[in-house]
Amino acid sequence: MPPQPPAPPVFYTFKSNDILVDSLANFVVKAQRDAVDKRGKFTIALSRGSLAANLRGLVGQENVQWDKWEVFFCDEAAVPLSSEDSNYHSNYLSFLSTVPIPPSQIHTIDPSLLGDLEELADEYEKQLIGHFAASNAARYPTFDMILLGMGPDGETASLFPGHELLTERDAWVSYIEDAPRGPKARITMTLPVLTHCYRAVFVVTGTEKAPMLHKILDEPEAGLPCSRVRPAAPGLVFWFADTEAASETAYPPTKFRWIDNQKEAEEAFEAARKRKERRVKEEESGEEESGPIRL
Ligand SMILES: O=C(O)[C@H](O)[C@@H](O)[C@H](O)[C@H](O)COP(=O)(O)O
Repeated sequence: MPPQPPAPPVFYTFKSNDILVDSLANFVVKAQRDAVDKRGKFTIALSRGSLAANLRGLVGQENVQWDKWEVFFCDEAAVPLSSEDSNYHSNYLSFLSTVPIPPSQIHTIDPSLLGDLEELADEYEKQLIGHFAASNAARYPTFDMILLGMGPDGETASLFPGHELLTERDAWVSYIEDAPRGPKARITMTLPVLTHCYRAVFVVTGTEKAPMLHKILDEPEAGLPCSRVRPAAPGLVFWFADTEAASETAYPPTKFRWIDNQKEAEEAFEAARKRKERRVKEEESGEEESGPIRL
């Protein structure tokens, strides 16, 4: 059978940051239940930046099987784990320190290798191989969920536009010495890993993200790193945005609900597209009024 093309991105928008945070928490917990039922554990990768704060809804959630979580990091700065530039550190402060995931299931870089970026990346890749080799016969690891942010130039993890790292096909983890923003020296999961998961989930909030979110979702042909995260079947990509971040985007938003497979993602996209088309027509013909009409 020829490989199926990736399903269209599922785009959820929320009226406020609090609603997004709660919905995201419900979504992660549902994905966790699903993964534990099917595979006995929940393997998740986290990103640096505002994401950690948007995971606050997970704290205090009931029925979470924290002992089944295996936590990795999409990218990491070559800095001590106590540095505020560290992905681990930012997620630890606002999320990981507040939930009972066994420390041995939180997989950080080896800080004794900070002096050698290549070794740092190789060692992290070995951790992934050690974790996935037994359960996964595929060429790349299959995370249950990869949580991502969108940077100002359309970068994600430490994959920056126009950088040669974007063409990496073999390594699972690679390194970058010249990141154009933030800490220069980092390691990062490569694009094949990000596009090989069950669920890639971007979380974007705030007005300053609006122009870039428009580019990523409405002009994917520009090939910016975030647009390239299109997991192959059975994988899916989801976008969680607040109304501010979504304000310049024409891509049709889907009503928030659980979407489990390619077919459901395609149907949701088609329904959203039609709903949006109808709305535009109504607005054009002036049928939609926002308040009482005096006759
Ligand atoms: O190391 C990094 O810089 C991140 O991995 C990066 O890809 C981040 O996720 C985005 O820049 C979004 O960051 P914000 O959500 O904080 O804007």
